[in-house]
Order: sequence, then C-alpha cells, then structure tokens
Amino acid sequence: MKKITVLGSGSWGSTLANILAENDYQVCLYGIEEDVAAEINKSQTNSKYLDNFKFSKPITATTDLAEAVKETSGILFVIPTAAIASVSKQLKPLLPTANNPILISATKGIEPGTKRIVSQILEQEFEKEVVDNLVVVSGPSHAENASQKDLTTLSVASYNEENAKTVQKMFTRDYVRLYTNSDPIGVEVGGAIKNVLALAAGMIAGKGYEINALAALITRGIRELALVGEALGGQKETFYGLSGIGDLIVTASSSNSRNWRAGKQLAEGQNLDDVVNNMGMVVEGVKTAQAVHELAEELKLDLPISEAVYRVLYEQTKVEDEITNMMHRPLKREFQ
Ligand SMILES: NC(=O)C1=CN([C@@H]2O[C@H](COP(=O)(O)OP(=O)(O)OC[C@H]3O[C@@H](n4cnc5c(N)ncnc54)[C@H](OP(=O)(O)O)[C@@H]3O)[C@@H](O)[C@H]2O)C=CC1
Ligand SMILES: O=C(CO)COP(=O)(O)O
Repeated sequence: MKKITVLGSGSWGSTLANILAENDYQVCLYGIEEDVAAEINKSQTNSKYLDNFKFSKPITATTDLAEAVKETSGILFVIPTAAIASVSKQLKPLLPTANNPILISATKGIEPGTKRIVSQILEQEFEKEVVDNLVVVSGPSHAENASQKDLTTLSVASYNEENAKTVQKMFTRDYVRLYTNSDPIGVEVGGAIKNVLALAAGMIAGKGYEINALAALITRGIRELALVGEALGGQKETFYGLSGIGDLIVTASSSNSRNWRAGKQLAEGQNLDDVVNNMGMVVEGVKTAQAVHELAEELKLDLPISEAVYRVLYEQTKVEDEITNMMHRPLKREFQ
C-alpha cells in the first residue's frame, strides 16, 4: 500500500484524504491541532471541520511532521496559502530522498506583498526540479459537498503530463472525475481569484440582490479573473474551464463557500476581524484581495469588482456605496 501524506487537517484536507483512503492509499493526515488529530485517530471523524462525516476507510492523523512524511510517496498541500512557506521550510530537511515523493497542491491563494501563487512559493523553498514535477488540483469542489459524495469534477494540472495522469488516477472515484491540464499557472490563478469574486457575490447577496446581480457578477467577474490570469502567464482557455468559470460558479453561488459567507456577513455590517475569526476556517479571498490589488496597480489592470472588494475589506468603504459607484461607471461597450 503506497503512503500519501496530506498536510492540513481541515475540511478540504480531510475530504481529499478520504478519497485517497477509498482508493486504498495509506493516508497520514498532518495538522497542527492535537484535538483534531486525536479525534480522527479515535473515531475517524473530524467534527470541527465536517458535519456528518466519517472516513470511509481508516486513516491516521499526526501533529508530527517528520512522522507524517516518513517513507511517503506523495505530499499533498491543503493548508492555507499563508502557511505554505513556513511549512515548506520545516518540510525541506525531512523530505525522503529515496522515493522522491510527488508534490501536489490543492491550496488556492496569492500571497500579498510577494504576489506569489503557491507553486512560486514552493519553487523558492525547494529545488526547481521538485516544482517542475508539482501537480495542482483545483476546481469546483466544496468540501461539504464532496465529502458527502456529491458529483465533483476537478482539473489536475502539471508541466509533467505523466505526473498529472498519476494524480488523476489517485483521486478518481465514481463521484470524482478529473481532467488533466498542462497550464498549472492558469489553474492556480483561477482558483485564487475566484475567492475574491466570491466575497463580492456574498456582498451582493447580503444586500438583498438576487439572480440578475449574481449573473452579472459572475460574467463580469470571469473577465477580471482572465485578465489577471493572462497577465501572470496562464492560458485563456483555462479560465473558461473547471478551475476558472467552474470554480467561480460554485463559490459565488453557494452558502457552503467560506468566502461567500464572509462577504455576506461584511455586507450585513460585521467587521472584518470578527468575520475572519468567527469563521473557524480559512477565508483565502481576504488576503488574495490584497494581492490582487497590488497586481492591479503594478500591471495596470482594470478590475472594478476586485478593487471594490479590496476597498470594503481594507478601506472600510460601504458595500452599498461600492454598488452605486459600480452601476454609475462611464457607459461603455461590452467588449473593449
Ligand atoms: N474547503 C473547501 O471546500 C476547499 C478548500 N480549498 C483550499 O484548500 C486550502 C485549505 O482550505 P480548507 O481545508 O477549507 O481550510 P480549513 O481552514 O478547513 O483547514 C486548514 C487547516 O490547515 C491548518 N493550518 C493552518 N496553519 C497551518 C500550519 N502552519 N501547519 C499545518 N496546518 C496548518 C488549520 O489549522 P487552524 O485551523 O488551527 O489554523 C486547519 O486545520 C485553502 O487554500 C482553500 O482555499 C480548495 C478547495 C475546496
Ligand atoms: O474552493 C472552494 C470550492 O471550490 C472553496 O471555497 P471557499 O473557500 O470559499 O469555501
């Protein structure tokens, strides 16, 4: 039985760990919370992050990184973007060289300040050849739904096609279908930027707007996602696939989205610190909104929705004022 290490014992880490266990991998889930690891080892549940969920086949959990990666053949990153650099630094001296484990990232975000996507963070922490073999898994997939076996599709992207095919097989189930993709940058950027747009979707819902507004947000939003994605080196068609428009649809239309819920709570008048602290799970769009703002300034990109989200988060502007301003922008052609 091949061992796979999953870094991150939250909702998505547990869901992906379960799929691997169902496919007969020996799964070791690493996290920083002793109580979560103890519960998983005792009862095969993770009640802090997933309701009505039990691992289908036994897995083990640990807070010891060295134990987690010992003799592993694959390492899956499912921790928040903000933790990728520090965990990679701890991981580097522990990496088993004998079996050269495949690295996989399911984390979705852009780091503010450095404006790095996850693969660029990993590239600076590990040798280049490690990252050339990296596989990115992303797409429309709420943990709450996939863990209950809702039909789920994902992109699996790598410059190394063999690795992409290997990971495609690792996660394939009768309820999970994956498509290989050779544009990891486009897949990563789509997965990160949709979180900012999902915050906006939650904000319009919080102000009582309905399906017309949501359709406008998704359609004008995908334009922003594609603009940033192309500027960062992604391929246009990727943004109209599962990791782009697909993930934007799921995240902008479901109350299972942490980003959508955060946007709604902000529009209802809660402050950002309370929203983030009370969520109990990572809201990646909050930091990514700052990174996207920095990218918009540097690359001179016109991103009205993302910039409105940034101002609500970091300049305390009111959602209703941002909506009014958006609707009163100069009239223009749909396609410039
Ligand atoms: N949830 C979902 O449906 C999906 C999430 N994703 C992406 O997956 C990533 C993880 O999300 P999700 O599972 O929802 O997040 P959660 O908040 O549910 O879980 C993240 C886990 O990582 C832990 N963690 C934080 N810092 C560290 C660290 N330094 N070392 C080890 N563990 C750490 C957290 O612990 P603590 O809580 O104590 O901080 C928590 O257990 C995000 O990038 C997200 O965008 C992608 C697809 C679907
Ligand atoms: O990435 C996700 C779904 O594909 C999860 O989005 P949230 O982090 O907003 O819940």
